[in-house]
Amino acid sequence: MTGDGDALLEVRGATKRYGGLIAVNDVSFSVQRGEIFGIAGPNGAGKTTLFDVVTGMVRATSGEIAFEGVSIARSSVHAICHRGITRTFQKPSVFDSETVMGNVVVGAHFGSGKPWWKSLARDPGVWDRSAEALALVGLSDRADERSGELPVFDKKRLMIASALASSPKMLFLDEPFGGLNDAEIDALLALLQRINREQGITIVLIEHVMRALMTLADRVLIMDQGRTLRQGDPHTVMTDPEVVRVYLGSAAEETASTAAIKVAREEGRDA
Ligand SMILES: Nc1ncnc2c1ncn2[C@@H]1O[C@H](COP(=O)(O)OP(=O)(O)OP(=O)(O)O)[C@@H](O)[C@H]1O
Repeated sequence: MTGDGDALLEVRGATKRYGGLIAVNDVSFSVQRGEIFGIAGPNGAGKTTLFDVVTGMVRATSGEIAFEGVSIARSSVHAICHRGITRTFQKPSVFDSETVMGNVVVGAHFGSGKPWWKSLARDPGVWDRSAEALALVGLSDRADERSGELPVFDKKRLMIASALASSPKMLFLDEPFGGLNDAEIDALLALLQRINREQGITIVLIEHVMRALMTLADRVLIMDQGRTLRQGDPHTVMTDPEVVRVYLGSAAEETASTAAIKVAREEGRDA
């Protein structure tokens, strides 16, 4: 595939049809190693379907997807995970009856690329990676608790720990900030920045929480009705009149500019 030679992930003309509906329509983007890439857009725009296509959960109707220069468009979820792409889901999805540590061990095993009896019995790395991932997200002291009893924020952190335990190069996060309060949003912002900067993990996230998107993303892609509406620098894109009209609505225009101004102030520059 021709295109951006330095890209970790390159998606060209990704299209997913469900019967007559085109959920993802000719979407192209690339993500550089070490980048945080945000995806936003109104409900039903095709964001999660785009995640499903890239992570191998559904097969693209057409288009090309390359990770580290190798086509993954027809690879299985397992194969894509073993190459280094892991994801979390919009709804906190953990094995409720399993312990917190048990959930992370499943993630670590999934990323090991070995049969479960080999990775669990003979690979001490599985346990080490699980403990490290739990420590990173701040859940070490809850390792023996039943996952189903965790509050939403802890379930979300657990999903991230499970994903990290597979030693990904690239993490796909589907609305990680949804349903969190302000303090939890701050804590998750700090955690994702650490994962990106200290662990060197490239992040792609779908996000509706504007403050989180504007703080984290190096670049954003805005989708509408399956298509790319705009793509580029978050401050420019999120204050684009067409994006405001289609996605944010006039009531939210102020919120977007306020968030842009706040982030710009924190960074010591003009919005
Ligand atoms: N398995 C499926 N079968 C048929 N249609 C589907 C399927 N999955 C998604 N769609 C449709 O594809 C379109 C895009 O859905 P998708 O969930 O990707 O949007 P989204 O941008 O993630 O929305 P939200 O922000 O609400 O999560 C919607 O019209 C949806 O109903």
